[in-house]
Amino acid sequence: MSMNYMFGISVFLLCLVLLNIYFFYNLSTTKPTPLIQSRKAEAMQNVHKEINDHFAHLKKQYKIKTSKFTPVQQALIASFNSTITELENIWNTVDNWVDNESLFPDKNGDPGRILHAIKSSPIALVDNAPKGTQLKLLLILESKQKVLFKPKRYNLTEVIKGPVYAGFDRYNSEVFAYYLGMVLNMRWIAPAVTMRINVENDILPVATLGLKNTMVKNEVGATCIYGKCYYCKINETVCPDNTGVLEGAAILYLEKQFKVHKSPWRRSYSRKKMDWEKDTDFCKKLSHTLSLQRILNLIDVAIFDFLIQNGDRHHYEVYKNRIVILDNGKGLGNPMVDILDVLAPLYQCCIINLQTWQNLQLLSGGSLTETIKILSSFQGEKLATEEHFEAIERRLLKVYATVQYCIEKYGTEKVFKH
Ligand SMILES: Nc1ncnc2c1ncn2[C@@H]1O[C@H](COP(=O)(O)OP(=O)(O)OP(=O)(O)O)[C@@H](O)[C@H]1O
Ligand SMILES: [Mn+2]
Repeated sequence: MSMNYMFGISVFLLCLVLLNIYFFYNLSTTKPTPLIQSRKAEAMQNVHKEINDHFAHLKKQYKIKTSKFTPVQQALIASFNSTITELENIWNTVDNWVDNESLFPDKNGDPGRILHAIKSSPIALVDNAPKGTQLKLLLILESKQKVLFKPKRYNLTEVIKGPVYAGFDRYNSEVFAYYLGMVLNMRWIAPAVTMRINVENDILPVATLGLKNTMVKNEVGATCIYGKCYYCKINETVCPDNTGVLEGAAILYLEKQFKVHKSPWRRSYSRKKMDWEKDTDFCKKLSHTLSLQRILNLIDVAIFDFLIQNGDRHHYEVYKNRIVILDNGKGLGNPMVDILDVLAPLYQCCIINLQTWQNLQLLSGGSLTETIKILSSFQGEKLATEEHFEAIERRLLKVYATVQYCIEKYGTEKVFKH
């Protein structure tokens, strides 16, 4: 009798376990119904609406300058307003540079000297740089430094319509990004400067055969380049202007071993929605696979990208466990549009590095673009139209608004991280 009783209980327990497994499996694999999906889409829309409400009612402190920025601005000016005496010295400083806050020398006139040296060092060799999908050249300077050259494809006034990643790379966006990184104190970035090269005098005599093979003469006899890259086409050349000069961004090449990762917030480049666009718990789930430091780093980069509207950060490179802000050519496309979902890492995680937040607050009231204008003026650069500068200031206010949204939702304790 008691044996039968025990047997009965065992069977009952076994059934319970099996039923549990059945329900667990079914619940976790059931596809969300269209109703759930539409509620999620609605939730995402509401976030944008709430952020825009905060933007409309932003406190005055975010719209005026703060005197706390003055010493920071002066230090930046001193770093960029420098003249060079000896090229050799600055390259020695660059080659022997070790610092955990900045990838390249960033103080006491060195940034200005580096930019000047990139522009004025004689070029020893020019080749195609076949990495990536867009046309770019590799310059080897006589001082042995490598430089990537992304040529000008558009005039500054041209507005790029379409998706946030539309069009060719913008050389001015690359250069702008460098100054932006320096002003935001996100210094894990490569120096970039506008460079003008004479094709006949400075490229052709030192061009590799490979590069020469991707050159064609246009109808007025100028030597144009179509290059070697995934999207390079013989009918999509870059040509020098009527003085024989090819303008572009010269970006210092980092001879470092990077680890390359897919961005969790990358776009699908099709109508398909990525997980981050569908899942309201996306960030929470990410914290199982990425460290807090990496997520905070991705959020910093998202703020950076939002300001210039670079929606093309499909991959990211890591050096010494920090993201190197490389490939910034898809910014400054349309000054009339602010695609808010470039900020998704910030508003989905609702956390931000406290230091980043303090740096951002220093830049209120126009200081951000004013400083970029001053720093780039030392190289005689005009990097964007006034509409773009205004757009960047407007987007900075939207970043403030997003942080306000997060604070209102979760409280300062949860939002700011060290
Ligand atoms: N300054 C740099 N120093 C060293 N490596 C670099 C630098 N800039 C870019 N790279 C490397 O070259 C690759 C291609 O460069 P980049 O991403 O700028 O080109 P792209 O044509 O825009 O490529 P994609 O279409 O994939 O975005 C990068 O993924 C990176 O690994
Ligand atoms: Mn790119």
